Amino acid sequence: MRLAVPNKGRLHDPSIDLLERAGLHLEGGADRKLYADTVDPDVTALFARAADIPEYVADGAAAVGITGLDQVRESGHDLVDLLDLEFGRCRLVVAAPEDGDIETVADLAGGTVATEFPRITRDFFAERGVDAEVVEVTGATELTPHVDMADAIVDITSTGTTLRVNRLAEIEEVLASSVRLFARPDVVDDQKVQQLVTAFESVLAAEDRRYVMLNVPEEQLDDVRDVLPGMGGPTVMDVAGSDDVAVHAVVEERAVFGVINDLKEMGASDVLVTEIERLVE
Ligand SMILES: Nc1ncnc2c1ncn2[C@@H]1O[C@H](COP(=O)(O)OP(=O)(O)OP(=O)(O)O)[C@@H](O)[C@H]1O
Ligand SMILES: O=P(O)(O)OC[C@H]1O[C@H](OP(=O)(O)OP(=O)(O)O)[C@H](O)[C@@H]1O
Ligand SMILES: [Mg+2]
Repeated sequence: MRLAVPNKGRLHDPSIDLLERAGLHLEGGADRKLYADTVDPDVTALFARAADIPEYVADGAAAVGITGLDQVRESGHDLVDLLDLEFGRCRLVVAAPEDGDIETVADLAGGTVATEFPRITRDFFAERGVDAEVVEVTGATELTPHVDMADAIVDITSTGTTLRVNRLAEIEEVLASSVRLFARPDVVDDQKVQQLVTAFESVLAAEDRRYVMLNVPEEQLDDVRDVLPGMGGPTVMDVAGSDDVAVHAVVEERAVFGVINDLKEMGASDVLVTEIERLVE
């Protein structure tokens, strides 16, 4: 099975990092290559531009692909969104000069909108019943309202810095995007595709959890169980030659601070908190 992966740009490194953490190590690295084998003889990574990945998947060059939702929507291909990989978060927005007359989408009737996303933009204005001309550009979209090429733009924003620097104000959100694992509808139930989903899910599930280990007097165990509900409860083991027991549990990262304080009050000692690489639920 071929998995299409962004070959460069901002989505490349986090995608490779995810493959590595999922245990799908690339053989011989990912630099400047078209293909790379993985530790799974049935999975090959194919490197392509983020914008081309929907086409590669739809055409059958790859069964599944990693790219932004914005790219899939813009391609118009009917792909199945299997899993939100939780990076590349951004928003496509309509924006216009801060000090101009365009304050709502309706103000763009009869106007011009520049974008790298003509399909999404046309669909958006059509749905609103606003007749605006869409001009396709391939970069530096933010410049176009300042050189009378367009009245507004539809472009990606994340921190908002680029819009601000170019004195543009957001008018409305068109699409919230993040990077997803996409598949052609006919391969969704394939065992290998499902294994890939499980592997990526295990990385995401591990990211916001910690493994907590501690020793505590046995008579405190009921109280400890109350603060460590964990996944199916903590694991409890005897500690040789001691009245203490060892307790291991998986805890939500944002709860760790509070849990440790509670455990200390219950007489816990030797508390260890470690990251988890993968967690298959
Ligand atoms: N500022 C951003 N923050 C988060 N995600 C972004 C941002 N800009 C783009 N993305 C996501 O990354 C995808 C790829 O972006 P883009 O096509 O601009 O490639 P790039 O990585 O910037 O490389 P290049 O523009 O040099 O080809 C976008 O489709 C979008 O999903
Ligand atoms: O809200 P911000 O955090 O400023 O991010 C938004 C900018 O990020 C992307 O550009 P990128 O950095 O990928 O440069 P590019 O135009 O060369 O693709 C996008 O095209 C915006 O211009
Ligand atoms: Mg870019």
